[in-house]
This record gives sequence, C-alpha cells and structure tokens, in this order.
Amino acid sequence: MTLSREAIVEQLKEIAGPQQVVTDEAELRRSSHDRFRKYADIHGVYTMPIPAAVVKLQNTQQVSDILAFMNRHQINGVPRTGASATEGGLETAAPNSVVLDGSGMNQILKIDIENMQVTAQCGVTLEVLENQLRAQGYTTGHSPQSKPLAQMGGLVATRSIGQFSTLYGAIEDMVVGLEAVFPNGDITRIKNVPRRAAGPDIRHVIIGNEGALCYITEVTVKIFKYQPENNRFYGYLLDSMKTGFSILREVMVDGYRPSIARLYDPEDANQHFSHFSNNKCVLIFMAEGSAGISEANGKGIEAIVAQHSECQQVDSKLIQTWFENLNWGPEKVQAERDFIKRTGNMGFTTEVSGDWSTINAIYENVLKRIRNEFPHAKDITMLGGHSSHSYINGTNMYFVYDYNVVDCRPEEEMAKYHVPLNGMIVEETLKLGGSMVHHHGIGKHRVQWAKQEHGSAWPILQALKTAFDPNGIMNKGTIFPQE
Ligand SMILES: Cc1cc2nc3c(=O)[nH]c(=O)nc-3n(C[C@H](O)[C@H](O)[C@H](O)COP(=O)(O)OP(=O)(O)OC[C@H]3O[C@@H](n4cnc5c(N)ncnc54)[C@H](O)[C@@H]3O)c2cc1C
Repeated sequence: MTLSREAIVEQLKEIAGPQQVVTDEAELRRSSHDRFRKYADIHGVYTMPIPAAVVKLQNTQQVSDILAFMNRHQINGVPRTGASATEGGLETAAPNSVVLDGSGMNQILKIDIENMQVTAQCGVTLEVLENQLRAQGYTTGHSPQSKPLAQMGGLVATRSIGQFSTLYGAIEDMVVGLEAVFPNGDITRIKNVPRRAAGPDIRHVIIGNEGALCYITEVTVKIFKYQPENNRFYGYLLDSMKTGFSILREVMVDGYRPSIARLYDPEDANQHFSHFSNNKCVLIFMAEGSAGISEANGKGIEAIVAQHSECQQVDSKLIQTWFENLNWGPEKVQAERDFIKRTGNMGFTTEVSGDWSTINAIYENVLKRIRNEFPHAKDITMLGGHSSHSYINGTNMYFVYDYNVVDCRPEEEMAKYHVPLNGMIVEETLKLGGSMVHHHGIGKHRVQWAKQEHGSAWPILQALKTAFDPNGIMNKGTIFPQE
C-alpha cells in the first residue's frame, strides 16, 4: 500500500529516531536537485518533486532497516553523501522520495600501513582522509577537483577520477573491498584481498551504481607513499590539439607514468593560464613518486616533447602555481553562485572519452556542431575543453561551455541551454564510438542515451537492476531510464 507523506515521516522517525529525520521545507527543497540545476537553485526555483524527508543515517544496520522499510512500501530513495553531484543523480524524481544522507557516517575505521589500505565509512570527506594520511606520509592518490566536498560513498558510487589518474588510476583501480546494503535490507561485505579469480569481479556491481542498485556504507582503498618533494612540473605551448593528442599518446605508449597529463585548447587555456597561454593550447605534465621514478618519467616526457618543434616550454613554476590551486571547496562554490547571480553568466561541463583514432574528431565535431547548430550560439561566451585523463588506448575530453542566460526564466534555463549543449556533445561522441560519460556518472540527464551507450551489453546492466532492485526504489531515473 502506498504510504502518505506523513506516514513515511512517522515511520522513518520510529526507525531512525526523530532527530535523524529532517522535514524542514527549505532543506527539503534544496535536497531535490544537484548542481545540474544550479541556475534555478541560485534563483530559489525548485521544480522537482519535493522529498518527504532527509534521513541522517548513523550506521549500517540502520541503513538496512530503512531500505527494507522503503522497499516494502515502494518509496523512492536517493542516496547522498558529499552532494557535489553534477548530473542530476541527486534529483528526487518521484513524489515523496526519501534522501538517504550518509554524511554523518564519517569515521575513518582503519589505516592499515602493513597492507597499504585504508577503510572509511561512506561519509568521510576525501580531503579529511587525505590530510590524515599525508600527515603519516601516505596518500590515496585520489584527487578529484571536488576533494574538499566529495565523500567516499559518492566517490565510489560515481566511478570518480582524480587529477593524478595517469599514475594512480581512477577509483575503480583503488577500491579493494566494500560494504553495501541492498534494497531488501541485505548487508554485503566484499572482502579485502590483493586479487582473486573467483568469478566475475563483483566489486563492479557496486562501484559506479550511482545509488541505483545499493547503498555503499564502507569502502577500503589502497594507499601509496606520499613524496611531494620529488614532484616535477612541465608546461608547453603549442598550436594544435592534434599535436597535443599525439604527444599524450606517445607518452602513454612509451610507458611513462606522469601523475598529471593534460592538454587544454586555447579557449579553456585562457580560463586558467591567460597570463601566459597567448591563445595557444597548453600541455601539462607532472611526474611524481620515488626520486628515480619521478626523474625518469620527467626526462622521458621532455625527450618526447622535444621531438615536436611546435612545442614551446614555459617556466615550470607557472604549472606548479596552477597545481597548488586546483581544488574546489565550499568557498569557491559560493563565489561561483554569487558570480552567476550578479552576471547571469555561467558554465557547465560534459566529459566524454574516445580512443586515439577518434578523440580529435570528437573534439572538432562537437565544437563545429555547437557553433553551427546551437540556436543560441550568440549567448555562448566560452566553448572549449581539455583532456585530463589518458590511457594507453585513448583519452578523455572534458568539454567546458559558458553562456549568458538571456531572456529566460530560471526554470527554463536548462531546456534552452544546458540540455541541448550536453546532448550535442553526447551525440557527437556516440556517433564516433566513444563513451558519452567519462567520470561524472550518467545521472538523470544522460539517461536517454544509456541503452545506446551500452548497445548489446545493455541487458547485462538491466539484469542487475532487475535482480537487486526489483521494486525500482533506488534513485529512480538514474542510469536506468524510467519506462
Ligand atoms: C567543483 C567540482 C569539481 C568536481 N571535480 C570532479 C573530478 O575531478 N572528478 C570526478 O570524478 N568528479 C568530479 N566532480 C563530481 C563529483 O564531485 C563526483 O561525482 C563525486 O564522486 C561525488 O561525490 P559526493 O560524495 O559528493 O556524492 P553525491 O553528490 O552525494 O552523490 C553522487 C551520486 O552518487 C550516489 N551516492 C552518493 N552516496 C552514495 C552511497 N553511499 N551509496 C550509493 N550511492 C551513493 C548519489 O545518489 C548520486 O547519484 C566535481 C564536482 C564539483 C562540484
């Protein structure tokens, strides 16, 4: 039987305790969306169904009890930790949803130096964990720009990636084991072992599930030695993205492992390096690790770049300064909100990936299509992007677009600007066989292309939803289109 809003709140209070159940109207409105709708939010306009409650979770057993209750009554649940999502993953798509807030489950449970791994609850902010580790000479190697905001549960749930990924990998390369709760209340623990061949890797049912299959309560990730004294920085100016992609490929194919390998196009470079980029592309590397490894990586990269006469080296201090101001905490989020409110100008990003044969064409086709076909192209104030995560077989492209919001109400902004721009990037990428989403997750605004993204492999993903969330109570409309 469908429960009323009041009955849902009452029962949640019984299970979790009254203090843990938030029903403040303003808080509920803010909890109905994420940064995909930041323009409307800044103007105080909320168009998604307002959730019945936000529950402040305290422990795994409580998560299990609450999910079992919600499953019995088919109540939509939206898992949340750091709330830095950008793709609609936090939108409460169904009426009377319950936001499951794990940010209070914030204990670092074990730093295991002998086995080089750390176990943390889902609500541990990455920066807090990282600072504790660094104080002892270790690091997770994970450094998304949202490090001060994002928490372990969300980082794993979105398949996040950090700025040092070329050396340390993305979150899926770091997760050793986890604990999660499925909608029927079952608690599952995937044990921590260095590797095993005991069937398919079941960690991947949980990593990247975006709250659409289960609730992640605990995560164990690898740690590494932290040796910032050996960091080396390299920066170059060059004329074409094509040359830049070729250099990135050579670095990867020759087996070098810089922690940072980035290529900015001129417009994006102007956003970060206007004091020296001179309307050119900017190519950046950072080498780190033990002294010998860092030196070998640095020398190898310099030798590769030296073969391309188009590249002009810049002072490495310029790159180091950029490196020291990478991350986005609450103060930058607030400054961005103030700027948008004052100017009506704002930016979004869409990140995709492609192999080396197609990435330059994806880049060029996207820019051409937006300039030629987007009906409000005259409102765009910046259009470009960068590659920031490279692999032996290809790289990502992080498209960045800023525009003035002209002649439209806050609730119309998405349909006029963000959605069509995002759509053109996705479509051009899929046409050339790339992936429409490199690291932010599908959320709710790329879900219409989810089946196309996976093609004949889609039934594998669909079977997981059917098996683990047969009542469809986990984050409706995320990853899996609502039929
Ligand atoms: C300024 C800025 C910079 C960013 N930079 C990066 C970057 O460099 N790299 C990158 O990968 N991303 C980046 N992001 C995106 C975002 O930070 C990541 O997706 C991050 O992993 C989200 O973590 P969170 O704790 O904030 O999760 P939330 O925003 O709380 O949730 C994200 C998604 O995960 C689900 N979820 C959350 N917690 C759980 C849980 N315990 N169990 C199951 N599902 C859960 C939610 O339902 C939602 O779908 C950036 C975002 C911002 C705002």
